[in-house]
Amino acid sequence: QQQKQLPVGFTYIDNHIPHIAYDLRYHGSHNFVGRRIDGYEANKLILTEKAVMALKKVEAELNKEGLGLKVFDAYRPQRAVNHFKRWAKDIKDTLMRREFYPQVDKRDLFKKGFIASRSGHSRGSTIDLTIIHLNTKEELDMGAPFDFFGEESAHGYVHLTTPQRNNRLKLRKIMEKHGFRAYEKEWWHYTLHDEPFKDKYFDFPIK
Ligand SMILES: C[C@@H](N)C(=O)N[C@H](C)C(=O)O
Ligand SMILES: [Zn+2]
Repeated sequence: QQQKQLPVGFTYIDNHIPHIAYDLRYHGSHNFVGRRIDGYEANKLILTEKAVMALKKVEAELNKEGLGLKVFDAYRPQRAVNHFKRWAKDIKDTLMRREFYPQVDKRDLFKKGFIASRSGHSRGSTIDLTIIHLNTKEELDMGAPFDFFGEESAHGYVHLTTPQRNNRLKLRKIMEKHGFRAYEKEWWHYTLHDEPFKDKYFDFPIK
């Protein structure tokens, strides 16, 4: 078990949910910036213990139907958020625009609520995730990919197909059942309602 360098109250997700699927986008380059983000020094998922305990219940319930969770981001150090802020000011760098923010000026991504300058992720009880089929690892169709910054990603987007709407609702229903609240602008983003650090923004790197 990995534990020792983490602040009290934090843990590695896979210590408690060993087979959880993940693709930690900000550790690699498949993200809206196009390169590894500051503070993501290891391919590891960290959250508060309280959030992991709730997430474990979500995973167990999905597993009964042959489904599981796939995590894209969990704890995010403040230095990563600062990296996003610097990137957003560099208007010449539009490397990943076509895939992640084709209709939004990158200078507006914070203003429009797609990225936060004080993110719940840095409080340790916020997670970005989707649902997969356990046998194929295929993601359920949510109608827009993770970190697509546009109206298509909102829960209230009206042009979803019925399966896409049902898939988003399935994730929302099960996350809410276990104590998480949704974020209206991004179908993948959930915060533990009763989070232990409501006002504390951590900056320890992911190792
Ligand atoms: C950047 C995206 N994955 C996200 O998490 N957005 C919210 C608003 C945040 O930055 O907290
Ligand atoms: Zn998020």
